[in-house]
Amino acid sequence: MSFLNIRSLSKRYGTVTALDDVDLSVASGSRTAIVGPSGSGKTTLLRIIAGFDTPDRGEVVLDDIVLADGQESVPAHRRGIGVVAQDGALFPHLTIEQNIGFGLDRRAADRPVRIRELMDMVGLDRSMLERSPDQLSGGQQQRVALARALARKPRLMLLDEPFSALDTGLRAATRKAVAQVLSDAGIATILVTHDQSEALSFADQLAVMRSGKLVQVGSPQHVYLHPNDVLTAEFLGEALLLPAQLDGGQADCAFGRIAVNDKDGRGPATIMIRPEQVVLMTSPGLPHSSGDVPTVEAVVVGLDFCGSTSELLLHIGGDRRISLRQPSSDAISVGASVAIGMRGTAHVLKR
Ligand SMILES: Nc1ncnc2c1ncn2[C@@H]1O[C@H](COP(=O)(O)OP(=O)(O)OP(=O)(O)O)[C@@H](O)[C@H]1O
Repeated sequence: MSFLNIRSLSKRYGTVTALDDVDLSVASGSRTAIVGPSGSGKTTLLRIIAGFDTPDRGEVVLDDIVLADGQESVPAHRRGIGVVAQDGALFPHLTIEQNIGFGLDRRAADRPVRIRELMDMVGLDRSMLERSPDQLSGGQQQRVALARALARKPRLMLLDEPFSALDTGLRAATRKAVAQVLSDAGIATILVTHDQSEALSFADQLAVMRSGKLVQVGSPQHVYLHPNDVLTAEFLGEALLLPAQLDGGQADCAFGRIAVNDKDGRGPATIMIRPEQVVLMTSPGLPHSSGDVPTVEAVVVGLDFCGSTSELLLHIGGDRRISLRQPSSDAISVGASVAIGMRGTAHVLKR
């Protein structure tokens, strides 16, 4: 049973359609990540759920209560929804204690205890209570913002790019800590992010937006391996897109005859292989199979070294060339003969 239901949500700003008939369901206690290019409508969707903006059409229903239906709208502060924004939006003139306690009843006897519990919950040292936000690191400030949002015991948490100002190491650590806190508290969460790997690792439901529409919703694994279209395939990570001839569960392509996930399709199609499915061998003698993986011969005709990985351009015969990212190796240089094969099943993109 869904906890949050968004139905046929639409929003225009002048001539711009920010949301176009969006449907989304979020299960109780689950984590949804919304990804999409800049301007695709992610923040607009979050703002309407939070109650900072109203939809032109459609409805937002939380726990069977209609929060917005195009005419009526429950004010943001009465929705029981927590929001953590990109910059944390802490009050600079208040201490950490005052920031976290902002939403708590000032007369409540257990206020100081509650603030300290929230500090513990998000992994902040209590010695920081009297500091001001500018005396904390970016990651610590985001934890304060989370503690402040948690203080009101929200039913739903909205995270709008809350980690984007943090550097890579801190970003991953803060994301994991935040995910753990929210999951322990059983709070359903929606994260908006530009970072595909962040979305894939954070969420149990991934929603891809483009031009105001939700173009695909599913588990991160499913959407990553079975994207509906080329744009989603490329948006979520490196994708090898190849022309192929389908033949009932098999396909003839640059990799030879391989298994595909379309049992019935026949004729020309575009298939997608993720680079991690590719097996590349550099050993002389070129075996024509590696274990169960059939291989074809290729010559490296281009190489762009990028550190741990390299972008290879391979010539496979005739005029066929593919470009492929692989772990960097001393054994691979321009002119080298290699053999390539594919593990698993290639995904047939919808026509
Ligand atoms: N208040 C506004 N007035 C006019 N146009 C707006 C307003 N808010 C958003 N838009 C437009 O609506 C579209 C969707 O914007 P939105 O901020 O939701 O996208 P986004 O996916 O969150 O983008 P980003 O990833 O860059 O933050 C954009 O074309 C944007 O310019």
